[in-house]
Amino acid sequence: MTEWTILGAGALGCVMAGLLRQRGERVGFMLSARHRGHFHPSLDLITLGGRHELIQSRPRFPEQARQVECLLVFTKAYQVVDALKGLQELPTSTPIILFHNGLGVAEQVQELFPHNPLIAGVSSHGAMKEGDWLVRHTGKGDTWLGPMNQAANDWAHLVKPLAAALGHAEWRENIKLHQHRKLALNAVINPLTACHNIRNGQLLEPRFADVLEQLSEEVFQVMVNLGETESRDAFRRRLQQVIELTAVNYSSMHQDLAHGRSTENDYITGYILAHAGAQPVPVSSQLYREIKRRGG
Ligand SMILES: NC(=O)C1=CN([C@@H]2O[C@H](COP(=O)(O)OP(=O)(O)OC[C@H]3O[C@@H](n4cnc5c(N)ncnc54)[C@H](OP(=O)(O)O)[C@@H]3O)[C@@H](O)[C@H]2O)C=CC1
Ligand SMILES: CC(C)(CO)C(=O)C(=O)O
Repeated sequence: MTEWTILGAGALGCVMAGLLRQRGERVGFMLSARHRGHFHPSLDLITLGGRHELIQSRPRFPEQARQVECLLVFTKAYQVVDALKGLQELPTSTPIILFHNGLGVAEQVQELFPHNPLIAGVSSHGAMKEGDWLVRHTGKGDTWLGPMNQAANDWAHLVKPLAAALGHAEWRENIKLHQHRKLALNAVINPLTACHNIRNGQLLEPRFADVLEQLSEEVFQVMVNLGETESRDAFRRRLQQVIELTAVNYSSMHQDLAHGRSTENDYITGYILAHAGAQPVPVSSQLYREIKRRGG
């Protein structure tokens, strides 16, 4: 049985580790330097039903990279490259699966690890950190995996154990489509909620109707430029659905900005700006600058 090594023991990484362990999978964490020499408690996973489950996993540090069989990366987009730079001893046969929001990182990872199977993961599970090694699974979602290079094509079988643990996981040759669809949602919800300091559901208040309409159209047009075929109506329906489903949540960008952390702005709105071509994207540009101005 393959051991899953989780790089990024944050909210989503810990929930995924917990779900895998609950199905009897072997799981280890690749920890950052700040954990070195520290005793840490067992991971406490609060399930969707509110039960506390203690999860045992094996801690590892970068000098053990040679032993990693399959690497699941759950750091923020802006942390991925630095975190992976410490793992140069990773065997070239080890698949690397990237789960961050936003786009533009995989190309850099491909340069760092040109021979490793590189896989993109898109997941709509929800996770929240409630304390040190205490995480809550806040929403069950779908998970899609797909190849980012030729070597990854032999690894489609990974979705079987993932599906058993997560409730759903499917392999898609055209993973870009899922990445673009997730990015389009994030590029509307995240910067608007972060800049206006509101919960996702508040985007449906009449005062945000115009800006929501304009930003959705900008993002939709960039997706068209990128070759996506989803209709305007289908995109609007999907957006409305996610806003309603996550109405009481603060988006990840809102939370990052509110806590003075870096945000994934460069990989979400920045990606929209970088792929707008000649199409004007005034709302995205303004939100991008505003988030930068506030330190995100
Ligand atoms: N939370 C959610 O519900 C969802 C999140 N996502 C996406 O998943 C990604 C992760 O999100 P989330 O879990 O919320 O983020 P967190 O900030 O909670 O987790 C990221 C973790 O990465 C760790 N990390 C950073 N640098 C390194 C390093 N060099 N070596 C080892 N570990 C490192 C951090 O550990 P340390 O504290 O030790 O620095 C941190 O715990 C993001 O891209 C997010 O947008 C996608 C869907 C849902
Ligand atoms: C879908 C959404 C916007 C839910 O909040 C999200 O993925 C995020 O906050 O990053």
